[in-house]
Amino acid sequence: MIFIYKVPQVKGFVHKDQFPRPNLNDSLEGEIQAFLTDEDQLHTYDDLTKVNPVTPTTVLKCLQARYNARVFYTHAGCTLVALNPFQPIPDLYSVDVMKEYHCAPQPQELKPHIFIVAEEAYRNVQGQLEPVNQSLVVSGESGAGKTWTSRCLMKYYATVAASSSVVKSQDIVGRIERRVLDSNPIMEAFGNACTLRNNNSSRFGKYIQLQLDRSQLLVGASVQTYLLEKTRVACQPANERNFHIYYQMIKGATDEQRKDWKMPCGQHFVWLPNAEKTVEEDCFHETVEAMVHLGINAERQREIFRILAGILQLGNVNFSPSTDESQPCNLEEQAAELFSIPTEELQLALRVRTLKAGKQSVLKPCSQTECSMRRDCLAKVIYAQLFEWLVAFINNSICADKSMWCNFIGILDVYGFECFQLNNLEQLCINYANEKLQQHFVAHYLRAQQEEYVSEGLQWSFVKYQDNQSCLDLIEGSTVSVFSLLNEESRLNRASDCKMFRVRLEKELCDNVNISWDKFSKVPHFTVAHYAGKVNYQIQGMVEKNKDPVPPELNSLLQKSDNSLLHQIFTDKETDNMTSKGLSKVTVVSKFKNSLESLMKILHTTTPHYTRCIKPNHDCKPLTFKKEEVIMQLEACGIVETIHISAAGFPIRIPFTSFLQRYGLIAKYSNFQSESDCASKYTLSLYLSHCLDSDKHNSWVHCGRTKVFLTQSMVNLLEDQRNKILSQCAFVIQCCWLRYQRRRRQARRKSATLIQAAVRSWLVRKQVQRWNRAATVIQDTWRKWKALLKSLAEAELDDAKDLEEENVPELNPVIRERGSVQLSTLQEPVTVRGWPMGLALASAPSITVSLTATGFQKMMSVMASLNLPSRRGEYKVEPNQYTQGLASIRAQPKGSVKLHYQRSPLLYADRQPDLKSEVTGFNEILLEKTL
Ligand SMILES: Nc1ncnc2c1ncn2[C@@H]1O[C@H](COP(=O)(O)OP(=O)(O)OP(=O)(O)O)[C@@H](O)[C@H]1O
Repeated sequence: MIFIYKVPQVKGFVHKDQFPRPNLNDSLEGEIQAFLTDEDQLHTYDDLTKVNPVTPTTVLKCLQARYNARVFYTHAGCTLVALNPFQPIPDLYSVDVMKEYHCAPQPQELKPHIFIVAEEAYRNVQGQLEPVNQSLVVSGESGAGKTWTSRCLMKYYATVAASSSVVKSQDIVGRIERRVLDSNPIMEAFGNACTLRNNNSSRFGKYIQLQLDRSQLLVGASVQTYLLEKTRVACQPANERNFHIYYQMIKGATDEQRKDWKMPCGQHFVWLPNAEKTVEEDCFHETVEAMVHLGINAERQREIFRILAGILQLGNVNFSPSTDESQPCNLEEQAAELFSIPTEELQLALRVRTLKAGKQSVLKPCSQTECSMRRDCLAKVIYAQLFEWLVAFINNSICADKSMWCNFIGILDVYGFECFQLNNLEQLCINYANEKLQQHFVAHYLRAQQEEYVSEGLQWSFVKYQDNQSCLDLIEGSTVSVFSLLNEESRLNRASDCKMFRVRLEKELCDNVNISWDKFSKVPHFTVAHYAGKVNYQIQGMVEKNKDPVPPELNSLLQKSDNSLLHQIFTDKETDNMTSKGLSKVTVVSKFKNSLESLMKILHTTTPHYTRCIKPNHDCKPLTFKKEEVIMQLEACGIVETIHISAAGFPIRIPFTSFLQRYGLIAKYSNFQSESDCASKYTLSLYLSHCLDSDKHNSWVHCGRTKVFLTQSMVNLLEDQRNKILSQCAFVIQCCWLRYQRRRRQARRKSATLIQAAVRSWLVRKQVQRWNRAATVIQDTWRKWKALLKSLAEAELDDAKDLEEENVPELNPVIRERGSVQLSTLQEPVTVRGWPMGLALASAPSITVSLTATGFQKMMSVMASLNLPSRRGEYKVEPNQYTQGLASIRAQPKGSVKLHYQRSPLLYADRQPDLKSEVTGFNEILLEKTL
């Protein structure tokens, strides 16, 4: 169903359906031409919402100009567009760049980058605003860069949220980030393959949950995988390869290993096509190293590789047409030996079917084709189970105990939309998953946003978008759908007839507009109109694939294996899910649907962040931008609609009360401080009119019935003002505290002097004076001193007006205006300690210091006065009272150093004569030394 809404009146926006590229209407064409004339400027559009008019052509041109200028990331409102450069870009993902984005007060102001998405999600967790858990959805077609992007995100968190810096537990947790990252090469070796579209194509989907503790440090992770393309192990499409691990084995193994695996040099393996092609991922050593790090010991590794080698040997086994002639060949013996199962039993299991008739079993020889199918089935089931075992092992190794983590950031890397010449069940499942994700995107950003505008009474012209619910109903609907009919067919106790199945589909689903048939086609098929385009699905073989049967003889044979791993994975396997005919009670599509539904449940409870990876050319050529190919991808993911809604809408919506809680302190009038006042639209509007400088910002903010709607620019502006004030408040508090401490010291000194004087006078006059007199003097002095301390303590902090006496004239207006109220706006409890340097900070583990050669010498003296070790390069600083909360230190010109804190530092003016401190941002201090 398509929701037809009023198309917005915003200048220049045209929906893709109304704007077929070849037929531009004249006036719009004029505007587009005018926009495109300024060619030199096109690459400067770092957010496509700034493009005007927003049309596929203008968006495409901007992306092209940026790509040519070697800029690969561009915001598209709430989505990040990532163009694949197809070549490594130096320093684009270095640790320094990660730190730059992590430490930036406003990362959104830096150049668009995947690290902005990563940091935004991380700060959302730190901010604990509901929903606290985050999901980073990375989508795009095969070879667009999803896996690369996911890897970048994982590395980012392994760097900025590294818990290994917690000194006391360094030994244990130091390995966590390493282990999480080490899961990548193993899963890629076993789950990725070289395809026509991508040399390192993931043949499975994955959702990685990075687990964060209370301090937002990475303490573990878990991986959920989806739909491994196990058919590849026994059947590789033309010009493609098997899974990487096999090529790694034959290229990287030692002679001794080859002997053990019965893989002599030069042996040809039918299931290893294109072995001469070498790809970057053919690195056996790296996979083994990662296995070691994750705790897979040498014996286990040997078992794994022998199983894999056994599968390869199976691939070379051929069957003769007549079963009588089929004798166990040498290859079968080798496979049996590698699987540690008796050769005769393997031979029998491959060639003879056991039919059950009541309590009796009848043995029936299989035809040549059936034998081959059984062989392939054995290979597939072993490989799939091995992969599942590996994923479970990885999870055991990296998953933290539930008590250790409280929030997570999930990274979803799923296969993109697929449409080949021949499509079958795999493509149907993959495209179904993409439909689900698109629906989530539409629901989250488009529909929810527009619905909320209506309920909040905002004036809004609606954008037309495609709702894909009817397509999803067609595929997965509970009553009659492709999946339900497929499942019914799969459960019938007979071989399926694809022609009959096609007739059934047509009869049952003829009312659905999303499905069609080419009546003249000889091959039985059906066509689904997906949101991204029409796809023909071949019916032949679909039902068998859905049944995914494993002959029971094969299962019981593998359970007898002396290879303890093989034995374990087939004994642990849920046999109750099997019928006596080896059919799984759970079909492929129902299993996939269930796992996808669990995933969607998780996604719905998290804050999503979308990254759309785009493949600029299908030949994977570095820095080559093919317009036709890019535009198809942009259209498939509805990027133009997304841009428009983001540009015209208010992506940030905050309830009145929360808004005032956060931004109330900016108001120039303190009568907006009470919550009852805040909760009315009238006071809010009044507040905003006081708060905003001029009409300039009026279009950035709107008051709804219960919420304030804001653009990102407005939020940036408000955050900026808030941070400035908080820094000032922190400064004020520190000034109060300093004064209190000084008075305390003075009082202590004074009382000490009094006591000393008293004692001295008592000593002088001891011959003549009485004990009781001396005692009275001392008691008196103590009393005075105590009273003084008490009065000082009472006057502490809340006596902000006293600060006018302090020599901080630039702060006086702030204090006068906000008075003590401001002190309570610091949400975190304030713990202040009177440290010599005056840095009282929220707790933080340690810091990493990056120093460049420039200004190094000059900075040394500053570092020395901070009591920090001074060495060139990058090093860790043990935590001390000065470094708590520090995120980074950067050398500045003129012998100064900028300290950047994870949270707002509370500081007071430095009293060291040659060291000047200045608050330059919410969590920044500039220290300058007079040299
Ligand atoms: N940001 C990048 N910088 C440099 N090269 C990149 C980048 N992103 C992707 N690539 C290159 O493109 C190739 C394909 O990327 P990737 O494997 O991530 O695609 P994918 O979308 O995960 O594909 P599939 O769905 O087939 O798994 C990578 O092997 C890498 O060479």
